[in-house]
Amino acid sequence: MTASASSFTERPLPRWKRAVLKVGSSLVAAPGGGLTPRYALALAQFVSSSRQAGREVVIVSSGAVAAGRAIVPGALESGAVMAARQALAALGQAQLIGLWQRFFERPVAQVLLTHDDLRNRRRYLNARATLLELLRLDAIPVVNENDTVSVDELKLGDNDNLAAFVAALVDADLLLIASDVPGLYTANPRDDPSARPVDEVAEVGESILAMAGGAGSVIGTGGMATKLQAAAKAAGAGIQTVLFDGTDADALRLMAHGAMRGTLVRASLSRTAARKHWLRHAPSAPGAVLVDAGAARALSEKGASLLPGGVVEVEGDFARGDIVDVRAAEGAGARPVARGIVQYSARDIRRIARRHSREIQALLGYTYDDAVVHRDDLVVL
Ligand SMILES: Nc1ncnc2c1ncn2[C@@H]1O[C@H](COP(=O)(O)OP(=O)(O)O)[C@@H](O)[C@H]1O
Ligand SMILES: N[C@@H](CCC(=O)OP(=O)(O)O)C(=O)O
Repeated sequence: MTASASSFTERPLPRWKRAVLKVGSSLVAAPGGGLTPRYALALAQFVSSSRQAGREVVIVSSGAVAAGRAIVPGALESGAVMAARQALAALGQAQLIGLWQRFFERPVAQVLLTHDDLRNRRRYLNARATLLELLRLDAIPVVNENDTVSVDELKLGDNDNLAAFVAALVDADLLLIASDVPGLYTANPRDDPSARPVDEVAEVGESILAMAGGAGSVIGTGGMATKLQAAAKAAGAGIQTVLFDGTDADALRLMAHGAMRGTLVRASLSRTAARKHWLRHAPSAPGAVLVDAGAARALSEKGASLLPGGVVEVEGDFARGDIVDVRAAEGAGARPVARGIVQYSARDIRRIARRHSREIQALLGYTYDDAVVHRDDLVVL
C-alpha cells in the first residue's frame, strides 16, 4: 500500500444509536488459510464498548469460504467452482461464528440471508423481527449470505451489498464497512502511487464510482466498487456509510469515542424521509383497510399506529408485509388517508377487526405486533 492511513483526516463521526458493521474476508482470513483472530478481537471490542454505551450493532461478517478452504484444502481446484464455494461456505460458517463467539460474553446469533428473503416482503418483515428481537435480547447478530441457496439470481453478489440491505432492514443510522484499506482513494492505491484519500463523498455518482477498482486480495471479492454500491444503497435509505481500516486499532478507538478516520459517504435524505418516500411511491397491493373516524384522525393528526380496534372492514386480498392503502370508512370517501406495511394478512385482519390488540393472540393463535400497521411503516397521504 503506497498511500498512508494518516493521510485521511480525523473528523467527528455522525451520531448513531444503531449500526451495521460489515467485516470483510480480508480481516478474518489468515494468510496461510483458515481464520485469524488478529483483527476480529479489536472489532469485537468496539462492538462490546458500543453496546455498553447503549448502542446496538449488527455484524455482517464474511470469511466462511476462507475458513472452509483450510478444512478441505484444494476443494476449489477440483469440481464445479460454484458448488465448491457453497460447500466451503457451509463447512466454514460454523468456524466463523465460533471465531466471533470467542470475543463476546453475550451470545452470538447466526443469521443467514439471501436476496430473495429481502425482496419478499413477508420474509423481509420476519427477518427484521428476528434481528430486532435479537438486539432486544442483547445478543450479537452475525449475518452472512446463505451461500447454500445463493446462486445466480438469488445472490446478493457480495456482503457489502448485503450489509446495506441489513442496515435498511434494521433501521440503522450508520453502515460501517471495515476493510484492509484506510478508505476510498481516487484510484486503487495498490496500483496507483498517486492515489489520494477521499475524506467525504456527498453523492455516489459516476465520477466517484470510476475511482473504484477490484478486490485487493485473492480473498476479498468486490473491492471498492461493491462498497460504493452499498454506500449508495444505504444513502438512498437515509443511512450514512463509513469506509475505514479494520486493521487499524486506532481507527476503531476513534470511532468508539465519536470520531472517525476514513471515508464518510453522506445521505441526502433523513432515514424517516427516505422511508416515507419509499412507502409513498412503492406500488400498493390490491385492497384496502377501512378505518373508523377516530383511527383516521389518530393516523393523520398524531402519526399513530393503526390498531385493530380502529379497523372497520377489509377489502381485497393481501399478504402480511404488503403495502396497503388505509381509507376512512365514511366521510372522507374513497380517498386513502394513509398507506403502510401490514403486519397481518387481509384474512387475519378481518378476524381481529374492531377487537383490542391484547385479543390478537387468542383470535389468531399468534401475534406479530400490537398494530395492524406500525407507525414506522406508515405514511400519511
Ligand atoms: N479507489 C480505491 N480506494 C481504496 N481501495 C481500493 C480502490 N479500488 C480498489 N480498492 C481495493 O479494494 C480492496 C478492498 O476490497 P476487498 O478486497 O473486496 O476487501 P473486503 O474483503 O474487506 O471486502 C482494497 O484492498 C483495495 O486494494
Ligand atoms: N459469504 C461469503 C462472503 C463473500 C464476500 O462477500 O466477501 P467480502 O468481499 O470479503 O466481503 C463468505 O463468507 O465467504
